Amino acid sequence: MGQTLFDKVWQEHVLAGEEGNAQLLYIDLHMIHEVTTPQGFESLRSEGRQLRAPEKTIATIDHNVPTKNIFTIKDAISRKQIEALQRNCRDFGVELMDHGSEGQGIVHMIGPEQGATQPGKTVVCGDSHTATHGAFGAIAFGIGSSEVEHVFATQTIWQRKPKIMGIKLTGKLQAGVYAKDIMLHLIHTYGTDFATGYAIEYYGEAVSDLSMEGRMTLCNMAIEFGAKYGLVAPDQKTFDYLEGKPRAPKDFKRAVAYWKTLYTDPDADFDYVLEVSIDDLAPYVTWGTTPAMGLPFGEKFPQVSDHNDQRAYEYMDLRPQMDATDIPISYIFLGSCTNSRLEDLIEGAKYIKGRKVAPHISAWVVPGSRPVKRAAEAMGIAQQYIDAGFEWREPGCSACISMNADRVPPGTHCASTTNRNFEGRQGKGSRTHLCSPAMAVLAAVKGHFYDTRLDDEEVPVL
Ligand SMILES: CC(C)[C@H](C(=O)O)[C@@H](O)C(=O)O
Ligand code: SF4
Repeated sequence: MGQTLFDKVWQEHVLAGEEGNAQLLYIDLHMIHEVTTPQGFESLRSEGRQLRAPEKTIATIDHNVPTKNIFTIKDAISRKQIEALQRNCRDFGVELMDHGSEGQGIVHMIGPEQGATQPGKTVVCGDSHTATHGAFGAIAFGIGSSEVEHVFATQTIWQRKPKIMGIKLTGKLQAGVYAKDIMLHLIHTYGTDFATGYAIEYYGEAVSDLSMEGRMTLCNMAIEFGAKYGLVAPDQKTFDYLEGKPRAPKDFKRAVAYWKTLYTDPDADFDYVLEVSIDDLAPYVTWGTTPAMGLPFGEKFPQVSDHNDQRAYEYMDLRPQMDATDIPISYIFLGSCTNSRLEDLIEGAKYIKGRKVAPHISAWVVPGSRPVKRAAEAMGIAQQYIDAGFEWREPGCSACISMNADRVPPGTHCASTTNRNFEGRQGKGSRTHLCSPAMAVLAAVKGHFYDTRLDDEEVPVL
């Protein structure tokens, strides 16, 4: 019988142990950031050990950094974590995309950008959204702080092989509908724990049609669907994306020949298959406090069906039978490892059409990395945002998570391109509405949520 993509990559990396139990896997790439590494480095130091493979480790500083006045870090813990990573990278010989450097960005942006994330690799990071790297046909997953230490010391990790779920996406996205909407639709329809215990392989014509950026969004939000891994088999788009990147293989042709073997064999079986047509998919906006509490644009918010709904409505200060256009948004956050790649910023900018951010709205664009920021500036995209009244920021996790100075004020409704919307996620009392970059930008210029499929307003002659 044939093998799945996941089986093939897994098999290549098993060093010990039997299937069914935990197995020891070799790790090809260890991405690290300042939040989940101080403990691991400290243990190594106290035991007088070195990193097993510093050249397979890449560091960045992302969660704690402000995205304005970036060197003024008021919070003592943030400062300590940043300084610790800087010192640790120096002491242990790890390449660091340092604070303020040209390579800096959110950890899940860096791997692909550097060409370090590659098909067939095992990639780990002390961060749940590591699944993002699976978009390249890698087995990529988040690990805990003690596992970070294990990888530091041994370049291996114990893992039990998950079950594999195939999610086949058929059809074509309408204009104004994006990979983000696919994930919000899946999570809304099947629930936040649907894929628990599985690795997801996304496939089908709709997946092939997506750019690498779109595929990364799918894999990123596999986490909010309950899975720990999301994968897409590599294809020509993957190879084209990686070619010429700083850490891409030197013998690129040979690498591609191997990468072309990384797909699920036609006679392989998934443990579960979900087939979804995206032909009629509408853009989504969440109204509540889990990513499943979302709706296709135009539908009314549901009746209260349990205590969780009740609590979500109270926290969000919304009511059943309202719709997305009724949400009194006053913040827009375009950022995060889900949706702040160049394509996201380009797509969002298309919805500005010479208009201005509504007067009651504060709108932020936080590029996921400095390379993205520079590229958007060179293309004139940044200027379009600035001219429209958006704040154009430096890269980082920013208001995706309230670990830095960037926060959504209490009680404020924020249209956010992130992946998590639980209570307080963007700051104490913040109210998050997950959506695509296009939806967020359109909301900024309209002053309220608006259907991204219908925005046919003429470009004003300036
Ligand atoms: C801080 C970090 C460990 C955390 C994660 O693991 O995901 C963060 O990135 C998040 O998105 O909540
Ligand atoms: S951008 Fe948000 S989801 Fe992504 S790593 Fe940072 S805090 Fe986590």
